[in-house]
Amino acid sequence: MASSTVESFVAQQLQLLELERDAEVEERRSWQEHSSLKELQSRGVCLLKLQVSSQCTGLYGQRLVTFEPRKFGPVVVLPSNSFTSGDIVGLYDANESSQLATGVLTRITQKSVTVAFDESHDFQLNLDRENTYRLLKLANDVTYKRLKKALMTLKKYHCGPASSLIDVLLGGSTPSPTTEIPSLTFYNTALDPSQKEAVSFALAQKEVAIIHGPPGTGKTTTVVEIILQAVKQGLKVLCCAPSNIAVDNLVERLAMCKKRILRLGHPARLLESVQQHSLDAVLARSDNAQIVADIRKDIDQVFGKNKKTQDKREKSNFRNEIKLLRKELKEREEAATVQSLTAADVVLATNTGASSDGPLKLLPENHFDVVVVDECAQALEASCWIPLLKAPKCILAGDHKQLPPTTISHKAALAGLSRSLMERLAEKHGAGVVRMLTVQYRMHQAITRWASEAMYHGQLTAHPSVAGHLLKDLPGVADTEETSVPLLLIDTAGCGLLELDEEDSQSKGNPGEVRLVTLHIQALVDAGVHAGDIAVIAPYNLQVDLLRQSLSSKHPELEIKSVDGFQGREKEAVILTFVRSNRKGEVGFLAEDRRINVAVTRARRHVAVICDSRTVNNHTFLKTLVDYFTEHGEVRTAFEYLDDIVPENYTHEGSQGHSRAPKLRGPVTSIKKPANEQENGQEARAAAGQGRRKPPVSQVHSQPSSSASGSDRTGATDHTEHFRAMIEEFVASKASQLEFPTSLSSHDRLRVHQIAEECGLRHDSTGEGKARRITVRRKSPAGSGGVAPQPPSPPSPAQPEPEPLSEQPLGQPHGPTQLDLKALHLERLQRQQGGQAQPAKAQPGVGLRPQKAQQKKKKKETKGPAPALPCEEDFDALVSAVIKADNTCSFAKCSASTTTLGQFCMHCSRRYCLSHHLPEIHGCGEKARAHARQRISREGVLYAGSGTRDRALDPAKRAQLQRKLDKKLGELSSQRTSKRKEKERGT
Ligand SMILES: Nc1ncnc2c1ncn2[C@@H]1O[C@H](COP(=O)(O)OP(=O)(O)OP(=O)(O)O)[C@@H](O)[C@H]1O
Ligand SMILES: [Zn+2]
Ligand SMILES: [Zn+2]
Repeated sequence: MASSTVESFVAQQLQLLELERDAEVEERRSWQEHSSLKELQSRGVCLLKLQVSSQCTGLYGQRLVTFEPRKFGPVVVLPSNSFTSGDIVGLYDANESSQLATGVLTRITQKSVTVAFDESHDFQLNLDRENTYRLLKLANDVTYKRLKKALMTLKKYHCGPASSLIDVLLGGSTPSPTTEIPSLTFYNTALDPSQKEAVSFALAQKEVAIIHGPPGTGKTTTVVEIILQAVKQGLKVLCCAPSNIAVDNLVERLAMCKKRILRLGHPARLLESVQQHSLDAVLARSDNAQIVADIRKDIDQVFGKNKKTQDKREKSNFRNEIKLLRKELKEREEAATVQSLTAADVVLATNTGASSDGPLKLLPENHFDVVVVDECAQALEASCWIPLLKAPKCILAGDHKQLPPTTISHKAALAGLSRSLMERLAEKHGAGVVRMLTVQYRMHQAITRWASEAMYHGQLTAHPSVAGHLLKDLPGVADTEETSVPLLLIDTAGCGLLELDEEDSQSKGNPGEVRLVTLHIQALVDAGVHAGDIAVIAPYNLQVDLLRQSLSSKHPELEIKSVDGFQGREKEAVILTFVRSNRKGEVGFLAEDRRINVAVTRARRHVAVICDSRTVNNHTFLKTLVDYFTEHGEVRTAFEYLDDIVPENYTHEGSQGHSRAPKLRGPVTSIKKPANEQENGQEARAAAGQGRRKPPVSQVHSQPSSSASGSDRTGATDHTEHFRAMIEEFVASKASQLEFPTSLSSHDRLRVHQIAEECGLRHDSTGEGKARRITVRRKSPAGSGGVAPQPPSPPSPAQPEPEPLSEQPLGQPHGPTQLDLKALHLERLQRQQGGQAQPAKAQPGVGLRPQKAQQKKKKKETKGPAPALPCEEDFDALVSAVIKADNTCSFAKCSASTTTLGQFCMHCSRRYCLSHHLPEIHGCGEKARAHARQRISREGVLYAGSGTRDRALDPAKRAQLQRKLDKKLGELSSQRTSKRKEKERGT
């Protein structure tokens, strides 16, 4: 064995784990130092005001204590929390800060929480029924210790069953040639060829086989078949996965096949089909069960007696009695456990649950023939080594093109901690050990094709049963423009819908994109799509919070989550908001290709991407996505959705569209316009359009990425120059309006909107579906568009009034810092507030709004009222609109204000006063329970709870957000004049 390789591997892994652990401990510490107990409770990591309701003896003589909320009134339910079974918790006296004991949470319901304390605590731990306690979730050292122990065992490994496996996985040996196996009779006759090949390959391999299962390709189906075949051959299988949820998933599927299975550890699912296979349940059905139960009862009785007496000698006798009873209990339980383990064909546990300090230590070293690790690409490699050391062969399943294991330490991740065993081996041995599943049963072929080309070497195909499915094929869904396309791109390029920039926050938000998401969801819901079939995925928590604020009360069933929270899930329709829109072209977090892959591949029938193509095109991978959507999907500009956009100027980028030539343009601020343009109003604008016709930067339109498919490319021809010429001709003419034919593709329409905007013209898109057309008009003379809405039809006089020289029209490119939009916008607001004395003609941006708004209404009327949302820069308006919308308790008969004291329910996404915020009180009890059940306690990650950083908006967080926005507004108005300089320095 190449022991030096093993040694250096172990040394490196230990070092990375140490880093990770330090990062986690540090995170916990800073949380706990900076938060009050109440805040910790609202974060779900602390339970206050508990009392002891019962105590008894559990498996292996552990002391089980059940706590309930102190009964002050009718409220006897626990607040919503993130505790799950297996968590390490600290017990505290309500009035003291010192810890009484630590234990393991074994069970949590809506009304009670049960904790197992080690026997070492028995006698110090004198719990009083009258007393009040609290529980705090602690960093889970157990997992860390188990990982470390597995690595140490690996280092010292001599001649166990896994010797040659270790050589292949870590040393220099190449995998042995496959063994011949007779042709198989498949249990599941519906398997596709790639699945069948994977099953045969996995069985034939000697040491290692990797099943690479891209999204929706039936990976679990295949793994189940492999396990069944192995069992049929008489092999003993140990089956693991990094999370309890993933293990339970396999338990459920295998349970249907009537094999003898045994689930170790605490199932996260309370489903009967899972629970009945847990070790506890199996033991309870064993021959020993009655005797064991009697011994436990005896122990409890002796405890009771021990408590009543004060006599020292008597106490000592009771203790001895308990000791003896425990010994007997342990022996009987171990015997029963061995029996159950031996009888099982398949033993299932989380990776860390397969540790040798658990029940598996009772089995002989060479008991298992094969280890299966599912979701291997999401597990820390060290955690895989816990089960791997127990058998001569392993089968790893997963998809290393999706997100890697979650880590907290950035440094450790970069140094290799987030690189999974599966990824490492797939790269090292390639086709020699890997079989990929290539038929997927989830996504429309247009979605499949993108994923296939971007991530899976073009090998994925959509099964005919899903290849053409669209939203409109769902029962009750109407055939509309939105429900009949699998791919939709809503581009905000040039619309000035910038991300919020907050220096002190890593997280990003984009209120403009929130509005677009809202409108698109409304369109889908109006067409009959069930909100529960739609997911909104955002890469940033701040954006998730903003989205929940504006959407959740209207669509309680809509799921809004971060990408990471959605891995392994699917929805009929997925809306992605990429958030990033800035002049520096920074994409940050989005830059992880696998994150984008996961986000897009959650969708079955429809993906809508909302993004600023100009910003995200700076990233090669995102650009392939935008290009693909542009070529194969429906493209719209945000102008088609929003009426109050303060347009960003286009200068040359507009003509470049989705900047096919990357990195072509220089810094935006360097593009200056001739000074005279500012002084000539409409005509100058037209001239400006002309002048930009041949900008200094390249006009070359390389063809859209044709590598994509070659086939069915529609509307890909770029007619930009043709449209530009038409529009310029119109500007030069006396005509009042220019109509474009309905034959334009969505891509063409995008161009027309952009060019018209560039030339300072009105551009409205009317009609639905195939009848959609764009009409370009001159902007009505400033002033006439004032406050009273004006019918859109009568053409405006062909004589535009010159703009006042002192005002800088917003719809027009300007000056050195062409885009100091926030400052300009605030000035405009001030003018508006500054009295009616200054008529609307001073507000070109506003002047055009009512008309567009009215047109828009016509289109939207069937779709219900569009929410009156403030425009992007109005932070305060945004905040107050949000708050106004829900500042009273959502409980039926309650009118208490929730402005300052309220809590958001993550299940129904409404705000409640403090008396009604508990899910169980206002009717979300069932959902809260279901949620708690499904919570993934991801054991491959070092500490329980670190996999669930889903921050529902708690009052503290909300207040903080509001403060930030307020601060921003204050800054903006006080620094209006200096803002320009700041902007030059960068956003
Ligand atoms: N050979 C097949 N024929 C028809 N349907 C299949 C086949 N294989 C899998 N499916 C279907 O595809 C869906 C996904 O299957 P499965 O749960 O095994 O996928 P998975 O790859 O584990 O999922 P995920 O991508 O979430 O990991 C299921 O609805 C399953 O019934
Ligand atoms: Zn609720
Ligand atoms: Zn209330």
